[in-house]
Amino acid sequence: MTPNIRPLVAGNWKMNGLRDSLAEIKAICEGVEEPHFERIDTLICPPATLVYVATALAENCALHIGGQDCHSQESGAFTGDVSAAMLADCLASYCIVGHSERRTLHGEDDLTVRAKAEAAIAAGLTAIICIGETEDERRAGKTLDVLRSQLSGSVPETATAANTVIAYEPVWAIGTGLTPTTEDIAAAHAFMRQALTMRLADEAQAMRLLYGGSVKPGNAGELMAIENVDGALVGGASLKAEDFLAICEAYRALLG
Ligand SMILES: O=C[C@H](O)COP(=O)(O)O
Repeated sequence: MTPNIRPLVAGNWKMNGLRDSLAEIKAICEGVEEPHFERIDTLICPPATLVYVATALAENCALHIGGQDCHSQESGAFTGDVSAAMLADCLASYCIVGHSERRTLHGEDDLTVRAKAEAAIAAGLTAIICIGETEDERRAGKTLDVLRSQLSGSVPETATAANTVIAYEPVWAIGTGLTPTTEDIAAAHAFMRQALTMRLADEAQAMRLLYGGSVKPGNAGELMAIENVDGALVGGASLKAEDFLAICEAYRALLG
């Protein structure tokens, strides 16, 4: 964690969740209302089909709701896509862009991710820009080169600490139960802070840098304690309120 940066625990439901999953949103809302969570921001990004009803459910609680992706244009002939303006219209407050599953399965490059981040920011959302190396890149010792290149290509000039969050997600750690060593995460996050500072100066000092990839209730405390790790982007363990709240609790315990 970084002193004076408010942590964010974010859940990415990916393509999971039907209407009955709204019970989990309700339970998370009730959980995060506990006064001891007031020093942590919490967010769930459900599938687009649930965003509108989820924001209605979360209207009177501290839980934020976000999208998992957005198009770079505000509207138009883009069948199947959802714009940042539409997410904002549904009262979402965040949008993930550049998740490795979008980069890999939908061929999104840094330019596309940057355009999506710009669109999210322009719509008044906070963009969560995902970056991270593949297993091959890690083995080749290229992790920091990949992070440098993805940060430089994906983060727009308009990024500020208020409108942008960076999520470091090693691709090989996603959904595998594997995580980098604490030393490797610390090195990656220190590198990101430094690289962002060269471009964004003071804004980078206050920007939240999340770690994502096999975060669970059992390892959340250890991960959050790492310098420059200002929260988590959680996949599988965010689907159940009990697990998500246990991760929030691990983080809260560190804050005292
Ligand atoms: O966006 C979330 C990440 O892809 C992490 O997923 P995971 O927690 O299931 O490994």
